[in-house]
Amino acid sequence: MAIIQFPKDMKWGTATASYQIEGATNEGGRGVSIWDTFSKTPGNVVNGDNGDVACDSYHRYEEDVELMKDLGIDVYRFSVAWPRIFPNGTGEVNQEGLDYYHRLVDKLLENGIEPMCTLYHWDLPQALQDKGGWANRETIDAFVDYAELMFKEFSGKINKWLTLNEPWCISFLSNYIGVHAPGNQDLQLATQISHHLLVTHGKTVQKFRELGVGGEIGFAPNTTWLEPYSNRQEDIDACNREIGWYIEWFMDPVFKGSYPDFMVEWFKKKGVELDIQDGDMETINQPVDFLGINYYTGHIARYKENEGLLDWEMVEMNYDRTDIGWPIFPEGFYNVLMRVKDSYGDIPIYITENGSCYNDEPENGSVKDSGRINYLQQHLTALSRAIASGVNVKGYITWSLMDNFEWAEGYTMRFGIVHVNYRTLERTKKDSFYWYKQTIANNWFEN
Ligand SMILES: CCOCCOc1ccc(-c2cn(C[C@@H]3NC[C@@H](O)[C@H]3O)nn2)cc1
Repeated sequence: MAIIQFPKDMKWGTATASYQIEGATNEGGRGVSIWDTFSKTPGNVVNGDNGDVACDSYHRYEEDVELMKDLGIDVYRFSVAWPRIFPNGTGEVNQEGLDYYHRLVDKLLENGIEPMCTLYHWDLPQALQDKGGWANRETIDAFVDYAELMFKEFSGKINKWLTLNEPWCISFLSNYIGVHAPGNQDLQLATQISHHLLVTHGKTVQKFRELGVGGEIGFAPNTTWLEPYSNRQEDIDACNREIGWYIEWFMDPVFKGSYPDFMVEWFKKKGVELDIQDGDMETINQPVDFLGINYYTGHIARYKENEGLLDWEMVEMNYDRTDIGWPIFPEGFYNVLMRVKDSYGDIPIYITENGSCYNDEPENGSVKDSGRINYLQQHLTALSRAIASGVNVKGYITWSLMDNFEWAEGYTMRFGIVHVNYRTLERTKKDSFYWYKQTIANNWFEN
């Protein structure tokens, strides 16, 4: 057994997102989002699930903050539903929407919990999608106007901001693979959207600096790791293409001011022509105060000609998998963090999402989710190794506080350390809640 110890100033937290937990989609003046539309289109979400009720956190946020208080977290990462603030994406501001987030933030602050606000976690106002959504450059300025309002409105209350959650999911998963809203399957469209998202991020950071409202700002790319099946260069290159698609495609423009050449060339071979306007790359390349890293899983992979977009295939190595089928691959977490450190230097990092899907149900009032505890132990051990290797990690925020709407999987996949009964909305602390609470209190755990 070993004691895994964390730095004395380590911050611990939990994460959620508006569409996944709030419910009340027709209340408080909220406008329609693309996930309302997508989830209510037959075939898009398992069991036809949608976010109309979800965890009902719009009404139960005080109970949720009590759970966080009991947990002893330092920071709570949540997202704001843009359609609650601008029901039509632009124009008239919905005061009821602002009021809801003031209630939530005030409750957090009263309980000594720091709010970390994600401005965009996928619930684009449908009215903007009707005008092209992220494919339309006008959406960039609409977002900056929304962000400006939020910066001014919550100045002094919120001091940690994230512009975008998982731009790879917003662009490629949602517009090329097509399993998330709005469900396009067009590589050119998706790649151009990824560029518009990066310009959006840069313009928002510029606005944040210009306003001088105080606090810090970053963004939260999702990451993955592919370990080459052999030391053949073709296997190494194939793995680097997939990693590059998640990491370098989004982090190089922000930290280096240019796209990775090897990915630009690959996309060009696939017929993609990016429309980059004068000044775009300089706009994207704004210094950020911290980087969010989301990590869940990785694979062993090898080159396979004409396989998928990037010519690789997964090699089945009989890894244990979580209930959503993702391999448990903590070494990938370490490797991602070392890759980021080696590529981008000493940028302060918050792990803004890391967690696992286990669908254990309550029995006699408790939920024995030993799989989730094991996942947390393995990944926090990998995180501790990365910190010992010099990665500048400031905090760890687990996904998720509670079971919630897991996008195309609906309510069938549970990522929470708190169980939610979707019929009664009763919350039940899982064994992992108590394990995480003790780890936070100690700032160490025994592996
Ligand atoms: C047919 C091919 O299908 C490919 C599916 O490909 C993916 C990739 C990645 C994901 C994914 C889901 N999550 C968890 C969320 N992160 C943000 C938060 O809202 C969590 O709910 N992270 N990545 C899903 C699907």
